Amino acid sequence: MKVTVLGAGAWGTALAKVLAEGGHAITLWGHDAKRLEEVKRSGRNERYLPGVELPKGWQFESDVARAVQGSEFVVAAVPSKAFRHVTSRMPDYAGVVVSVTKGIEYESGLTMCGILAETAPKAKAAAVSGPTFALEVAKGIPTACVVASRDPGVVGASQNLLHQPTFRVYTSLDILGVELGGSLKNVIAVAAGVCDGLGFGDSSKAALITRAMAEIRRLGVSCGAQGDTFAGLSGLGDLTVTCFSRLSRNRGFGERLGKGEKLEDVLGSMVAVAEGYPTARSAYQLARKHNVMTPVIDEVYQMLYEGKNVRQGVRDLLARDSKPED
Ligand SMILES: NC(=O)c1ccc[n+]([C@@H]2O[C@H](COP(=O)([O-])OP(=O)(O)OC[C@H]3O[C@@H](n4cnc5c(N)ncnc54)[C@H](O)[C@@H]3O)[C@@H](O)[C@H]2O)c1
Ligand SMILES: O=P(O)(O)OC[C@H](O)CO
Repeated sequence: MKVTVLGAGAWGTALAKVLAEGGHAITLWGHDAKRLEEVKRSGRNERYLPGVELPKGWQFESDVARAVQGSEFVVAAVPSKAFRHVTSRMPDYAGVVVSVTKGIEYESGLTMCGILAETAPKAKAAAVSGPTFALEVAKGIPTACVVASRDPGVVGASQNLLHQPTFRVYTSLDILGVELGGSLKNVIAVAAGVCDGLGFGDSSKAALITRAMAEIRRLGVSCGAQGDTFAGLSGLGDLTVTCFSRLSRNRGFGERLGKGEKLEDVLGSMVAVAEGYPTARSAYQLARKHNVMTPVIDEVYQMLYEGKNVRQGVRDLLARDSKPED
C-alpha cells in the first residue's frame, strides 16, 4: 500500500518505520522542511527517536496536498494544536485517515476525528490509541493498540494495514471512546507525575489511577462513548503505561512541576509535545458542559491554568467529602 504519514515527530516516524517494515511504501510529511531534509540525509530522526535507524526508500514531502496524493492511507501524527491546520490542507482527500493524535480541541470540544469531519469531509476516519511509546515501538518492543472507526470496513482495513508481528492491533467501533481514552489519560499522567515529583509512593499512584479511571469513564459516557471502551487498551492500558513510565512526556512534565519547577520554565524547555497541558483545559471545559464530576482533571486544570500550588491541589483532592466507591 501507499501510505502517507503526516508528522515527523516521534510517533509519526515510529509508525512510518513499522509500516515500512510491513512492506508499505512510505511518504513522510513534516512541517519543518529543514529537519525533514536532515532525516532524509541521515536515515535517522535523532531529535525524536535517538539511535533508531530508519528503513530506506521513503519519499519525503513538505507539502501536505502533494504528500497525500495517490495514497490509500494517511496516518495523521501531528500535535493536536496543529491537526486542524494540517488536515485542512487536504480537503478533497477521500481515502482512509488514521488519526494517532491524542487531544481535544479547546474551541470546539472536538476530538481529532471530529475535526477531520470538518476539514476533510470525504475522508474515512479511524483513530488509534493504546499503550504505545514511540521509542519502544520503533525498537520492535511488543505492544498492542486499538483502532476504531464507525465503519467496519474501514476498521478492518486499518487493522490489516497496521498489524505487525510486534504491533498487535485490535478493533473497535467506538471511535469517540478510543479517542477520549487516549486523550484524557494524558491529563491524569500529569497528575501522576506530580505525585512522583512530590515523592509519593506507588500506592498513591495506583489510587490516583483507579479513581481517575472512574472520572474518565463518567466523562466519556456523558459525551456519548461506550463505558467498556475505557477498560480496554485506550483507557486502562494507555492510562497505566503513561502514569508509570519513565518515557512519558506527560508524566515527566508533571514530575517537574511536583519538584517545584515553574510552569513557564517546564513548558519552555520541552522538546516534545505534552498533550496533557492543552487537554487539561479542554477536558475541564467538557466536564462543565456535560455537568460531570471530574476532581482529578479539575485539580490539574487549576494547577496548570490558575496557578494553584501543587501541594494544595493534592490536599484538596484528599480532603473531599467521604463517599462510596462507585
Ligand atoms: N510519542 C509517542 O510515544 C506517542 C504515542 C502515541 C500517540 N502520540 C501522540 O501523537 C501526537 C504527535 O506526538 P509525537 O510524539 O510525534 O510528538 P513530538 O513532540 O515527538 O513531535 C511533534 C512533531 O510535530 C511537529 N510540529 C510542531 N508544531 C507543528 C505545527 N504547527 N504543525 C505541524 N507540525 C508541527 C514537530 O516539528 C514534530 O515533528 C501527539 O498527539 C501524541 O500525544 C505520541
Ligand atoms: O509520552 P506521552 O506521555 O505523550 O505518552 C505517549 C503515549 O501516548 C503512550 O501511549
